[in-house]
Amino acid sequence: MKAIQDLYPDNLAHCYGCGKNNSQGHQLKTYVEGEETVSRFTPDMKYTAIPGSVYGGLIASLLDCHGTASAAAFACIAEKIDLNQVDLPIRCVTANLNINFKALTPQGEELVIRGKLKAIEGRKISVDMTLTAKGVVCATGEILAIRLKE
Ligand SMILES: CCCCCCCCCC(=O)SCCNC(=O)CCNC(=O)[C@H](O)C(C)(C)COP(=O)(O)OP(=O)(O)OC[C@H]1O[C@@H](n2cnc3c(N)ncnc32)[C@H](O)[C@@H]1OP(=O)(O)O
Repeated sequence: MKAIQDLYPDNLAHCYGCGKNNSQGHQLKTYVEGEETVSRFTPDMKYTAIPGSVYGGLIASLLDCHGTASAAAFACIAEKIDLNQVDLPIRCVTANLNINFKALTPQGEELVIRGKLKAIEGRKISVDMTLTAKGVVCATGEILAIRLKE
């Protein structure tokens, strides 16, 4: 299956965090795995906070884009929309993002971000997220994504 972000139409694929058409961005890729969503990302050394640890703003960016992609995917699944179709028909933006930084995130490691659907209430989609490095939870987050009107 393709990454969720690779299903965004070309004219909506310039997001700094995840747009496939933004050559200077992070180009985060998120996949559906069972009942969860998963992204993997290894930060460049320039994203340094305390030496040896990853800058929190980057972590927020990863959770932001993981969350909106997950929200769109969970909404599609709830409506039995095929995620293999060329363009994703549901678009979500972030209304609220809460992050708890639990531990310093080590540099030089692959970060794994997982999302679980919390709730869908009308156009509001809430997703719980964790970010781990070497199996250690370094951050947790909750996003409220809003489905854009047609
Ligand atoms: C598009 C596809 C490509 C996606 C690219 C990846 C995106 C990557 C993630 C991002 O960085 S997105 C950029 C950051 N986000 C924004 O710039 C969003 C700015 N805010 C808006 O555009 C609007 O406020 C928004 C679309 C979120 C909502 O406006 P609407 O007029 O469509 O909805 P409305 O205000 O009627 O709210 C709908 C529901 O959401 C609730 N809501 C809206 N904003 C909220 C908020 N901030 N906190 C809590 N609830 C909120 C609101 O109370 C209401 O609840 P109820 O349905 O129960 O009445």
